Amino acid sequence: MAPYAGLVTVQVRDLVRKYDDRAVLDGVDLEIAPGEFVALLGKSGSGKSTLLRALAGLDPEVVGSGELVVPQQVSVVFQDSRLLPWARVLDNVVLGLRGSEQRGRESLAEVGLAGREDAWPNELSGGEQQRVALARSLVREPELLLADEPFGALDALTRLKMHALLRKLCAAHQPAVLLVTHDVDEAIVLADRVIVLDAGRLVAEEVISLGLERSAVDPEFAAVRARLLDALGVTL
Ligand SMILES: Nc1ncnc2c1ncn2[C@@H]1O[C@H](COP(=O)(O)OP(=O)(O)OP(=O)(O)O)[C@@H](O)[C@H]1O
Repeated sequence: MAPYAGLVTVQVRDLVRKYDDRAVLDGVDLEIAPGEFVALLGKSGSGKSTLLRALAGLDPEVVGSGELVVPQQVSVVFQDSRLLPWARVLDNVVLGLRGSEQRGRESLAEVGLAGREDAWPNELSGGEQQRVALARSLVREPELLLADEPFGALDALTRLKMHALLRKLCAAHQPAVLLVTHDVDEAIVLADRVIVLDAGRLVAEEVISLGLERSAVDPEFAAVRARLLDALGVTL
C-alpha cells in the first residue's frame, strides 16, 4: 500500500464540552499536522477520551466559540479490539468495504498476520486482536488515526512489540495520529509531540526532538519524562 499522508491539518479551537454545568473540556486549542504523531497524556478523568470522541465525530454535543476541523477519513482504535466475534479476521478487516479483499490481505500481512485471514477473533491472542484492529483501521487509509489506549490491556512485552509495529505502520502510511495513553514512556517513545490535559485544559507540551534516542537511558528522554510527570502532578 502506498503512503497516503493527508492534506488536512486537524484544528481544534476553543473546544468546550459540558456535562450538565461541568466543563469536561474547557477551551481546548490543538493542531495536528498531516503525518504528525501526537500523544495525549492526562490523569484519569482529565477529558482525554472526551476529546478523542469529539475528534472522531462521536459526540454531537461539543460546543465552543471556535472550530473543529478534521479530515474526512478518520479511523479509531480502542483499548479493546471491538472485533465482531461472528466474522472471520479478514471479514472484520474489510467489513463495509466492497472489493477490498486484496487490500485487507495486504493489511493483515503488514501487521504480521498473514495466514490468519480465516481465523475467528476468539482464536487470537489479545495482541493479535489489536493487530487486526490496526489492520482494520489502516485499510481505510485514514488521514487521522485516533487511538484510545490501544495497548492498555496488553502485557509489557506485547506492548513493546506493538510500539515497534505502530511506528513502522505510521512511517509507511503517515496518518496524523492522536494517541491517548497513561504511559509517559509510551508517549515519548512513539510521538513527535506530547501534550498534557488537566481538568479539560491543555497544560503542557513537549516536542520530541529528532535527536532524542527513544530509550530511557537517553538523558534528554529522562528530562522530558521528568517534565511530563511534573505536568501530571507526579512527584518521584
Ligand atoms: N456521559 C457522561 N456523563 C457525565 N459525565 C461524563 C460522561 N462521560 C464522561 N464524563 C465525565 O467527563 C470527565 C472526563 O472523562 P473522560 O472519559 O474524557 O476522561 P479520561 O481522561 O479519558 O479518563 P480515563 O483516563 O480514566 O479514561 C470525567 O469526569 C467523566 O466522569
